[in-house]
Amino acid sequence: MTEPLFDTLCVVGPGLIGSSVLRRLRAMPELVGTLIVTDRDRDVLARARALDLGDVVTDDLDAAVKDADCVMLCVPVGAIAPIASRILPIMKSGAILTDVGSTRRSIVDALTPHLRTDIAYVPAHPMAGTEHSGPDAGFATLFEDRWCLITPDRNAPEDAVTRIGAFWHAMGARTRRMDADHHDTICAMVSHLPHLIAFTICGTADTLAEDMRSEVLDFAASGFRDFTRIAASDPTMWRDIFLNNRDALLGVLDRFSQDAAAMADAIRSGDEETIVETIERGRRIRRSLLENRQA
Ligand SMILES: NC(=O)C1=CN([C@@H]2O[C@H](COP(=O)(O)OP(=O)(O)OC[C@H]3O[C@@H](n4cnc5c(N)ncnc54)[C@H](O)[C@@H]3O)[C@@H](O)[C@H]2O)C=CC1
Ligand SMILES: O=C(O)C(=O)Cc1ccc(O)cc1
Repeated sequence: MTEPLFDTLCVVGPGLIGSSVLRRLRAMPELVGTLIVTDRDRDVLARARALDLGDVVTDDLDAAVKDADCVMLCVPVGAIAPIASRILPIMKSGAILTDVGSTRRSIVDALTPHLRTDIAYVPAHPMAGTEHSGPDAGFATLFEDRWCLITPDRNAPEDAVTRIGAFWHAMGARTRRMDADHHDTICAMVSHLPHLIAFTICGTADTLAEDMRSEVLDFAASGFRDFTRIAASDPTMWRDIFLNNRDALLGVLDRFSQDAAAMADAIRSGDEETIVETIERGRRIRRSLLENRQA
C-alpha cells in the first residue's frame, strides 16, 4: 500500500469547494489518513455530519487544526488571512497551510507577517466551481480536467509544493505554478470580469420598466440565460473577490469599457468591418478553447 499524502487533513469551510474535496477524498481513502472538518456555522457542520464528510466534525477551530499535517482553508477570500493568522501560531511544525481562494496578492500581503519558517504556505486555486454554494452543492468530479493554479510562497520547500500538486492531481485537476500577481491578472480576465458583467447585465434588465422586465424573463433566450446562471453566485464570495482583486479587476474592466465603447462607435457609424472583425475574434477564441479542451 502506498503512503498517504497526509496523515491528517483539516478542511476549514466544507462549502461547495471544501465538500467537493472531501467527497473525492471519501472515495480515495488511501490518500489521506484522518479527515477533520470545521466551520463556524452549526448548520453547515450538521450537514457535513449527515453527509459523512469527515472523521471528526467540530466547531472548535483550534482543536481541528492543531494536529493536522495539512490545513486547507476553503472559506471566502476575506476570511482567509484572519483565519490563517489565528491558526498559524498553533499549527504543527512541518505542516502545510493551503487555501483555495480566488484571489492571491492581498491574502499573501496580509499573511506574510504571520508566516513561520517551519510551515509551508502553498495556496492552490482550482479553476472550477458552480453558482451554488454550501456542503450540499459539492460533488466529487468537480475538479476533473480543470486547472488548479498553485502560487507557493517563495520560502515554501519544494517537497510541500510537490505534495500539494500531487493532491490536486488526485482531485483530477491539471496544475500550473505561477506567481501571485500573474494569477490575479489572469483570474481578473477569465473569471472576475465575466462575473462582474453578469451581475451588471442582470441589474440592467432589472431596472427596465416593469412591463418590459417581465418580458425579458419570459423571452430570455440562451444569451441572457447564460448570464443569469453566473449572476446567481454567492454575494459574500464575490464581494470579497472584487474587493481583494481591485487593481487587476479595475484594469481589465477599463480595457473592456474601451472595447465596448469602440463597438458602440462602430455600430453608431455603421462600420461593418469593425463589427464583423470583433465577432469573428470571439468565434476564434471559442473555437480554440474547445480545441484545447479536446487536447
Ligand atoms: N464557488 C466557486 O465556484 C469557487 C470558489 N473558490 C473559492 O473557494 C472558497 C470557498 O468558496 P465556496 O466553497 O464556493 O464557498 P461556500 O460559501 O460554499 O463555503 C464557504 C464555507 O466557509 C464557511 N466560513 C465562512 N467564514 C468562515 C469563518 N470565518 N470561519 C469558518 N468558516 C467560515 C461558511 O460557513 C461556508 O460553509 C472561496 O475563497 C472562493 O473564492 C475557488 C474556486 C471556485
Ligand atoms: O461557475 C462558474 O462559471 C465559475 O466561473 C466558477 C468559478 C468561480 C470562482 C473561481 O475562482 C473559479 C471558478
